[in-house]
Amino acid sequence: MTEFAAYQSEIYLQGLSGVVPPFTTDPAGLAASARELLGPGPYWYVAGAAGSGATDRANRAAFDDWRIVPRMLTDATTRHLGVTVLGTEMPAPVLLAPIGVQSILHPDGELATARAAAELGVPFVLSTAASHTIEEVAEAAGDGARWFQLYWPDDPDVCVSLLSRARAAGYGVLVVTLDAWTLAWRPHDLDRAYLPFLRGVGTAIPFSDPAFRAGLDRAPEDDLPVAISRWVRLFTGTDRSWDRLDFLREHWDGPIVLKGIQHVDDARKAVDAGVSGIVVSNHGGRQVDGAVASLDVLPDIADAVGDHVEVLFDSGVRTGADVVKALALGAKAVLIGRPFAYGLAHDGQVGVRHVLRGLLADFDLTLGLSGHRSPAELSRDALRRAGAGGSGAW
Ligand SMILES: Cc1cc2nc3c(=O)[nH]c(=O)nc-3n(C[C@H](O)[C@H](O)[C@H](O)COP(=O)(O)O)c2cc1C
Ligand SMILES: O=C(O)C(=O)c1ccccc1
Repeated sequence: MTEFAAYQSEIYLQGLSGVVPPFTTDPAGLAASARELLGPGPYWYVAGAAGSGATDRANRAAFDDWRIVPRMLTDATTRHLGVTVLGTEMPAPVLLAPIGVQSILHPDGELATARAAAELGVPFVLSTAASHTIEEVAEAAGDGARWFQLYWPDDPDVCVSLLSRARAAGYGVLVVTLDAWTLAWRPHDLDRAYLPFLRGVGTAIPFSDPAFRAGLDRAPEDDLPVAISRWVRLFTGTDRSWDRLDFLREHWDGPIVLKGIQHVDDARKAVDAGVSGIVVSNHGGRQVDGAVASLDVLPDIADAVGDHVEVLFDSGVRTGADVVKALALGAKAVLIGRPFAYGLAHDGQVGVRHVLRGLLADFDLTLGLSGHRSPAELSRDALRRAGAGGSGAW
């Protein structure tokens, strides 16, 4: 038995003394009980998607389109889940995705998430739209691995300042999100006129930034509307193009990952631009309604870029089987979004930890029971299309 699978026996053994898990281990039940706990504004902000929700549904349907074909007697009782991605060692091929404004889910917000991630050794990605500053979250994370996600601001001084703060605070990898330079049409939020950062929530990072503050006549605390509108202007600005990636490279001496890649040609452009990694992602279906499922574009993108960049994946990962499928289709590691946000809503650090341990245990067991000893052993041979005849890969 490996480390993560032990959570299963821990739960059953505790049951003998009447102790049950803090909340459900079922992914659908998790969202449902988060809905009970959170008001409609925060719940739908997390659960909601762009437009009709077609992309969000497609993300899930794409996982259902693949089936794992288990192999027997492969000596998979002992497994090693660890991988190293861009210099970051992780105990399993899983990271926590950048999720903004976490204080709408729990008062400790990103501090709780960073602590839970550090307890398990799982890297987390801090959003530019966090509710706590870069430095506060780094302190909460201690020795835990951390990456910084950049919403690329349309002001070079602010951009450089954010990058240097993140580097100084020990964030090892820069994740530049490309698919959310403005927010999509999101009916659930529009119907409630719910947008936290227009109330100043999720602005801790720019508002604590000396370069951002230097561009204001009055401090954000003294004139919130002006500070917010300046941040919205920078956030939705135009200073971004494939050519401008050079600028980020000049000011960030670690690996750079581009998040939100969905087209094979963009993946090739990322290679040409000299970045170190990509996240194949459609932002959890929150941006382009009717977009292709993230999993459906993964195999072609992985083939196109080969070993030139690390390929990460997110959007729709809910179970251990989903992690197996994404890795088999070419991802080196996956990012988890909404599930850990629901864990945070349930019980802060304890809640994130429970969700993560559950997902990792499920992955560990599914990997082993399907006949694999490590993520590296997964290939497309492990899968076949639902409904396809025979036992061949495709
Ligand atoms: C509430 C919420 C806030 C998010 N905020 C950010 C963000 O600030 N930066 C970012 O790059 N992605 C953000 N994302 C997208 C996630 O990083 C990730 O791509 C997505 O949640 C993955 O899909 P999943 O939720 O289906 O796992 C957010 C997602 C959610 C649900
Ligand atoms: O809601 C999102 O998907 C997101 O990326 C975001 C953007 C700005 C602030 C908070 C979250």
